[in-house]
Amino acid sequence: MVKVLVAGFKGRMGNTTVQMVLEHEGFDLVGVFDPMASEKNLNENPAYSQTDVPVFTNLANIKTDAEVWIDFTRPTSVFENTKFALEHGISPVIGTTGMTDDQVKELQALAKEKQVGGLIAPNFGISAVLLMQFAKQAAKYLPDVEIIEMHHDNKLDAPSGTALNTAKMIAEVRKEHYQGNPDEKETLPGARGANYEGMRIHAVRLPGYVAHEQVLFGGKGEALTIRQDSFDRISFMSGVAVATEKIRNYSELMVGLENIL
Ligand SMILES: NC(=O)c1ccc[n+]([C@@H]2O[C@H](COP(=O)([O-])OP(=O)(O)OC[C@H]3O[C@@H](n4cnc5c(N)ncnc54)[C@H](O)[C@@H]3O)[C@@H](O)[C@H]2O)c1
Ligand SMILES: O=C(O)C1=N[C@H](C(=O)O)CCC1
Repeated sequence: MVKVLVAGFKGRMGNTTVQMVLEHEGFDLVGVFDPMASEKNLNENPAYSQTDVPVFTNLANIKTDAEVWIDFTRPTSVFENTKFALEHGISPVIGTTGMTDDQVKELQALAKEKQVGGLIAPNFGISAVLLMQFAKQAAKYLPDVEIIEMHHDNKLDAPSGTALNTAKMIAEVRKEHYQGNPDEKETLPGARGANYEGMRIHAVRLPGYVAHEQVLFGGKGEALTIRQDSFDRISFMSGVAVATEKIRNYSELMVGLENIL
């Protein structure tokens, strides 16, 4: 049994993850963490009345024998949480988006020093992992590309981790270049979206949406659109489960679910 702690358990993803961990026969939920919690044990929640799991509300007070730390928290807390996990020999499985490249590099160095395996996955959905792979492949032949990501209107970071990661993967095979008319002027600032090495990224926030992305490629007289949709947060759970099962077999901190599939 893999002993698991879920950080951010009061949130949308954390709550879905707790259910997945409890239902999974190979996982043992040994702790949950969220500063917003008022209960001391998960069994105080009527939905989990038979489940004896300690609730932590402060990072400094966490005492646990967890082997895997699943994190769906906030862009402002994920770095400290991941550092805590690595320093305590707990393998982090990180879904929280919004870390800077420098933060990721620092955590990768720490994981190497401690010889602890971990994964940061901007998206645990297989449709999104495939979209990123296909987009990288397509960009070799169609280098003019724009990304549109669409999410629910409670999302804190923009662009989404998935959109930024898509752009980074495309940038590995595409020479940086300007797209659009060199004389174009934004008559409304921001109209052309964010700019990653010449690729434009547009972030849509609307109620009713969960997580969706389109990558649009344009060529002479033709176009290609690749799209993925997560209609439900259950779409991320098989990826989280695979990472939780496998991550202790590694001794480095990787970025992208594809590294362990
Ligand atoms: N990688 C993926 O596949 C994937 C999928 C969905 C969401 N996400 C990301 O997961 C994160 C959470 O999304 P959400 O919709 O569940 O958000 P949410 O706001 O519903 O939940 C976040 C929870 O984290 C808690 N929290 C805040 N600070 C904390 C801390 N220091 N330690 C522990 N918990 C803390 C909050 O109280 C809240 O309950 C976001 O960054 C989102 O982009 C990633
Ligand atoms: O709901 C969110 O927030 C999501 N965030 C991730 C991102 O930023 O890419 C993945 C999809 C859901």
